[in-house]
Amino acid sequence: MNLVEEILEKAKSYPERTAFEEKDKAYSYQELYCAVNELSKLITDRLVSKTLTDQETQLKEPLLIFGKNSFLTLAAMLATNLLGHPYIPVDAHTPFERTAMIYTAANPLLTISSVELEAEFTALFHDTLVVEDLDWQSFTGKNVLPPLDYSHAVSGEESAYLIYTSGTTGIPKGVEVSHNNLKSFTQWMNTAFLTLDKNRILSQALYSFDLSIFSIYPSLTTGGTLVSISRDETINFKHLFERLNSTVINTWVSTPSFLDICLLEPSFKEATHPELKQFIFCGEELTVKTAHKLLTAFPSASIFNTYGPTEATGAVTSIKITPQLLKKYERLPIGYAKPGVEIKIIDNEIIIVGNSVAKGYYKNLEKTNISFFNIAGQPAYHTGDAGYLDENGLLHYQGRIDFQVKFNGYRIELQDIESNLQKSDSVEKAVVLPKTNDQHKVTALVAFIQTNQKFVDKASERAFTKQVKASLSQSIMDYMMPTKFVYLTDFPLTQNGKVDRKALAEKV
Ligand SMILES: Nc1ncnc2c1ncn2[C@@H]1O[C@H](COP(=O)(O)OP(=O)(O)OP(=O)(O)O)[C@@H](O)[C@H]1O
Repeated sequence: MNLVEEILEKAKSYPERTAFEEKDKAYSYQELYCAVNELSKLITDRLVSKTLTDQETQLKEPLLIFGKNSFLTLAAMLATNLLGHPYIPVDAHTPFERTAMIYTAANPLLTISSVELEAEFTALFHDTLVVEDLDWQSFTGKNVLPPLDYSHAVSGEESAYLIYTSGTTGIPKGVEVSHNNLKSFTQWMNTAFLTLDKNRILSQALYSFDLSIFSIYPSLTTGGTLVSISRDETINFKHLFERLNSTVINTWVSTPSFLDICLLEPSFKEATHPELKQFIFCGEELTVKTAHKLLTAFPSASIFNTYGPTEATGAVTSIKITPQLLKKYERLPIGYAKPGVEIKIIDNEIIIVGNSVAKGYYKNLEKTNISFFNIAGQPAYHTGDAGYLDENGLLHYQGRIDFQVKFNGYRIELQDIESNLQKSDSVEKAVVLPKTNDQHKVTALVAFIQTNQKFVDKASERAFTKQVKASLSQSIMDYMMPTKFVYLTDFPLTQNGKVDRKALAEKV
């Protein structure tokens, strides 16, 4: 059965159960079914009114979905897949220039917007269906659900979605993920983690970030509830903590950096949230420090570190983080491969092989051929991450290959210095960045440190730096020692909730 059918047919088993819950409103599975039905009719009408070329009709070109993380955006994504088209989620907070780059690269058949559009966006999107005030509610009161035609829904190797990543050059690359990729990921999520009845899963990652699929598909295919926390809530700590304290969440999904913010709130602990049973992390390194704090606050919760790039559909490895593991490793392992995936290490690089590897970069054969390839007939992807497999087949992450620099002739792995800096009790978080001259030669290593230390004057800051350097010198080679230390009370985060290294680089 395809995923859309699996999700929407839930409305027949338990129409009243909540599918999507936001701050002041909840929507049932029946409402989701009806909204998808109404939206699919509107989209069909609009597509029929366009004179499509034969190729456009046959190829099931993508539709761009522009909106916030809302019920209507979610319904529009499902309606698009129901009609057999892949969707491209673009968050409504995305700057105009980036949206324009994505729009131009993808050239979607139609844009569906769940928010009112500003004039420049209206001008950019040639053809937009604005569904902001769709009156789908008038259709939900009926006892009998209207039949849905699943015969065109995306299935097999057809594309389910295209998610645009920033890419190293700054030009977005559209990762084209198939229905099979997504189905395999969803099945793994539904079996390899805690299976909780009426699971209430945190949905906080923007739909334009592939961490969001950890919440959406496992929740909706098992009759769970998506507990949606909006971006407006997450960027305001007061609102965020109020919301967390007034809602029940069973499964947590986020980047470690987002968790770090939540752990600042003393009430974020097991005694106040006994129903919070499992935490799933992906997207960036889960440090021993963060995991330790979390296990202290939630001693009985199950904590999973998962790893994977957008190009391999969410995540491909996972491991449960236990107190024993925290004692054993200075840098946490990233796990064992999911079924259907094999991890290989070639020249120190993590290579993902198997059924999670996406189809490639949409309309970008050149970039696809650089990163995607075949190993013995199986699709494979160059992650650009360094790592190794230990004797038990457990994968360990050693940082991004492009974060390696040459400094004074030595090859240095910046994330290695960071993880050693983070061992110190007074260092909350650390990012080490190179300073380069106009010849692109590294002239200094700058350590940005997030600390709670208060410096009354320059002398106290210097004394602290001396202390940090002394403890760092116990674990790194002399040539790796940062040449400059900068102290911050918090780190900037990207829209996806990861530490924003580019923003920090501007301070180098
Ligand atoms: N558990 C983890 N531990 C360490 N690093 C991780 C983990 N999970 C993901 N990562 C890092 O995140 C990368 C994948 O992130 P993602 O696909 O979101 O792209 P990105 O490169 O961070 O973002 P963008 O492409 O938008 O610049 C991985 O290649 C890896 O470097």
